[in-house]
Amino acid sequence: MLLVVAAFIVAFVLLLYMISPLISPKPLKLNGAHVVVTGGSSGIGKCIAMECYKHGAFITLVARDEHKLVQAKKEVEKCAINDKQVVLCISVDVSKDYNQVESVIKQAQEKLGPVDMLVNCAGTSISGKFEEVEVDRFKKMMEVNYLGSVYPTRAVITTMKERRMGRIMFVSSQAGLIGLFGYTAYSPSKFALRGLAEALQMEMKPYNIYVTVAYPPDTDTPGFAEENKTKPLETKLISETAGVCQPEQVAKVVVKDAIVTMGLFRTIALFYLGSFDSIVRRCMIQREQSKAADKRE
Ligand SMILES: NC(=O)C1=CN([C@@H]2O[C@H](COP(=O)(O)OP(=O)(O)OC[C@H]3O[C@@H](n4cnc5c(N)ncnc54)[C@H](OP(=O)(O)O)[C@@H]3O)[C@@H](O)[C@H]2O)C=CC1
Ligand SMILES: CCCCCCCCCCCCCCCC(=O)[C@@H](N)CO
Repeated sequence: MLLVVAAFIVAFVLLLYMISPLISPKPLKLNGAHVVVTGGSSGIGKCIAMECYKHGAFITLVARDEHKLVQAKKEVEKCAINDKQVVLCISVDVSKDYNQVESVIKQAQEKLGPVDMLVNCAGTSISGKFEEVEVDRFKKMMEVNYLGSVYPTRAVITTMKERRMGRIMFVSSQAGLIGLFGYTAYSPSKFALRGLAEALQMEMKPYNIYVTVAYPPDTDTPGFAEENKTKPLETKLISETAGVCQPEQVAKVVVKDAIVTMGLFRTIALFYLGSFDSIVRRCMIQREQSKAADKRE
């Protein structure tokens, strides 16, 4: 009996997998696309920018430190595949003032055209025992990792909706899937991104905008080295069971997921969220019809 059920589940999953290309969106062509990468001056973000540049994209790097931005720009430029490509640097704190973020995104769009893909990678981590982490760090984590992803997304979404195309990417963490010793301040800010991404995806699907979330493991970056300075032994031992990745490797997977694959889990979600999506679509069509009718009157 159990075997029959198992076989049925396997067959179902295989079927979903086979038809997933039919119901996935068309892959995004990075050649000539404008990609904004927050946190693009270091670590994973810089590698994502380089990966996109290798596919012919135009890049806007967003971070605070101008010196690091200029250095990163040089590295990204080395990955060019044609002489038309441009790397633009913008220095701004993504977590402080929404109006400021909106205005720099506008500047970037004026220079390099509408944003085709936004990569929210700016972030920072802290590890430590709950009662030893300074209280204001809890707020800081939510500001940088969560609001620092909300603001750039808000700033690009209107144009994406108008153009009926776009990709939004959030960089969460394995610590955004499960809460681990030492991450009481960091994990919640990464869990929050998942809630944001899922709700946003349901709103954006009728506009042909796709949202992805990456959950990388420990990755060898300047940010990781910084975090290790205060990491409790327990956190170190737990993390070691999963190992450390290279940022280039993480960047490849993350970019591929955002532009091509919608993944098996996405396919399953497409089914079980299908009825919600059809409500959203119906409302959108109705709203547009009544808008058109108002105009005619
Ligand atoms: N490395 C790892 O082990 C893992 C990292 N991640 C996540 O990946 C992302 C990148 O991490 P990683 O590459 O290690 O980090 P790095 O510290 O190496 O790089 C962080 C980048 O974000 C920018 N940044 C930080 N705060 C702000 C801010 N307030 N406004 C604008 N830019 C900001 C930094 O530039 P500047 O300081 O000049 O502003 C820098 O470009 C983070 O969100 C992190 O949580 C997820 C899983 C594992
Ligand atoms: C389906 C559920 C999968 C869960 C796997 C659990 C593996 C345990 C090890 C986790 C290592 C900690 C990662 C944190 C990385 C991070 O975000 C910081 N390094 C940032 O600097």
